[in-house]
Amino acid sequence: MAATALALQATVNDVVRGDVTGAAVAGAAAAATQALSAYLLNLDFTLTILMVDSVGALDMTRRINEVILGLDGLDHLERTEVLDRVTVVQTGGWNLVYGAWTVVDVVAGAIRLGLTLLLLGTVSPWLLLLLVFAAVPLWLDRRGQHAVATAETDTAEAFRLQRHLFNLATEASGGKEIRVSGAGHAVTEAQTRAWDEAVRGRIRARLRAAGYKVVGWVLFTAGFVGGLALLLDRAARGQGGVGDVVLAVTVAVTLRDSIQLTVARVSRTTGSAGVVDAYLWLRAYTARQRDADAGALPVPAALRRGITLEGVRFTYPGTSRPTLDGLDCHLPAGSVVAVVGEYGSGKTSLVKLLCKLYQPDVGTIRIDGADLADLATADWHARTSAAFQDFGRFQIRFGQTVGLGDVRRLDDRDAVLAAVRAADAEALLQRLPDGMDTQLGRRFDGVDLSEGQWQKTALARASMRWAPLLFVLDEPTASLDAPSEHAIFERYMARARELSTRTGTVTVIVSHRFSTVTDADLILVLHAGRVAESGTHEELLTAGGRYAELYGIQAKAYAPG
Ligand SMILES: Nc1ncnc2c1ncn2[C@@H]1O[C@H](COP(=O)(O)OP(=O)(O)OP(=O)(O)O)[C@@H](O)[C@H]1O
Repeated sequence: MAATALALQATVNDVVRGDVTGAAVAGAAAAATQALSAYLLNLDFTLTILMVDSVGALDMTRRINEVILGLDGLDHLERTEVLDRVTVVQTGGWNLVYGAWTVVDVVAGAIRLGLTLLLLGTVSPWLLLLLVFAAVPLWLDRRGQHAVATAETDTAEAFRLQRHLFNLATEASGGKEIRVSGAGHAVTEAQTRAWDEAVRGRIRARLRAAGYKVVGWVLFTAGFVGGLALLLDRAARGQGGVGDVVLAVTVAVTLRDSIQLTVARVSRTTGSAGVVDAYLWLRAYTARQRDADAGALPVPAALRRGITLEGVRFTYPGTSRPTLDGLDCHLPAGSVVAVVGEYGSGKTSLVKLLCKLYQPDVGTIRIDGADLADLATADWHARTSAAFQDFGRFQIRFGQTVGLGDVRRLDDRDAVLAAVRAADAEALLQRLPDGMDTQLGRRFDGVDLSEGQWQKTALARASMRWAPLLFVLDEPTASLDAPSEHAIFERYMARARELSTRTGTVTVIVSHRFSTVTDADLILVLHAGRVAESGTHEELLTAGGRYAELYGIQAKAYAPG
């Protein structure tokens, strides 16, 4: 830009002097520098896109996933302060890199601006005042961008709700029920409301930012017009050559462009700063978690006494009523413990606490006397196996979806086969066209499984660990038929006995069906978040309390004829 302006000045001065050759050479130089500048701009653009794709999409996306997965428990993912940041960084991999690259662009822009001002100063120092007029739009634009970033964080929740409702209506799993129940219209309305709420806040902030921008540019234009008047006045009074006027006008016009470019780049950097902030916040948050784990006690190699819960109270993040309240019980090492109770009595919450996916608000969970809160979470997870009611459907190869239960043995075919056997899933494996290598899930052109078959894969996954200290089965047969249920319970009782002699494993089975847990060593009957009764099947029947009553009702309901 500077070279073009100087070449144009020389061209005009040569024309005025009548030096045709000089004017032609200077004109050609002006054209060449202009072309070079356009080419470099294009190259900059291409390089930016290439880098954003390779670094942003591949590397940063992986890092963001690692940060989110680095959060050990589930409670973080239910806290809005964490979720809001996760929403911001989720698709922000490219933005982070783009932001970093724009910093380089901003520096280049600043150099360009410095040169521009130097050239203007050579014509008249008064023209340097244009810099003040140019700084105003920069400052106002920053304010606008800040308002936009705040609005984006404030409306992140409404935005998430809108996305959730959209997925609910468009994905096959939720779509079925919505179509049959005719709730499509209501879901669309709710989605529109959420969308309106999210967008209204953002639009308001963007309008405000646009207003700031307009004010900034009007002020700059006023300054520019003043500068032009000054130049024309000087030329009229014979204080400068025509070449000077051409140089100053060219430079002043590009000053507007180069400031506009710098403002745009600075705003882009500020926009990315929101993503960078959220990413760094999440990194610091996970690092704090890890630090807390660093001084943790080791997890015992085997259980001798068992797991004891003392006065445990637990409230889900974002709710006010405790789900578990005053829960006391002892799960002896090597035992099979059944947890029964009505819907919502807190059975799943109890096992989630045992798996250290959440921490109690009050009270202690002791593992052979040591507070579970003092044990390293990752180490405790490494010694825990669990199949949950809302099991994952990992649409990868069958062998991998099972092997994930113990990542170190992911490719150990014998271990995977043993887990498949433990979950009574051999028949399923035999039916798969490519055996262990069968791709699961229709979305990836693979085999789709029935609900019961998915549950068996989840059970097999939970059976991968060789020596867990805690083995949790939360409604392991909810999607299975009666013969499969019976076969599975027999296998799991045998497995529990085997694990019990190996590492004193505590096996916890959550079940609605009382008849399936009669052989358990201990049955805990949960009611409203606490243990209402406990004992063996016979003891509880003899006691004639809640268990006996519910068992009687179920036995009658399932009795033939
Ligand atoms: N993530 C969560 N956030 C807030 N509340 C929750 C959450 N999960 C469960 N709850 C609430 O905690 C209570 C106990 O739920 P929990 O799933 O532990 O019961 P449950 O006995 O396992 O029920 P079910 O037999 O239906 O599986 C319920 O009132 C439920 O609404």
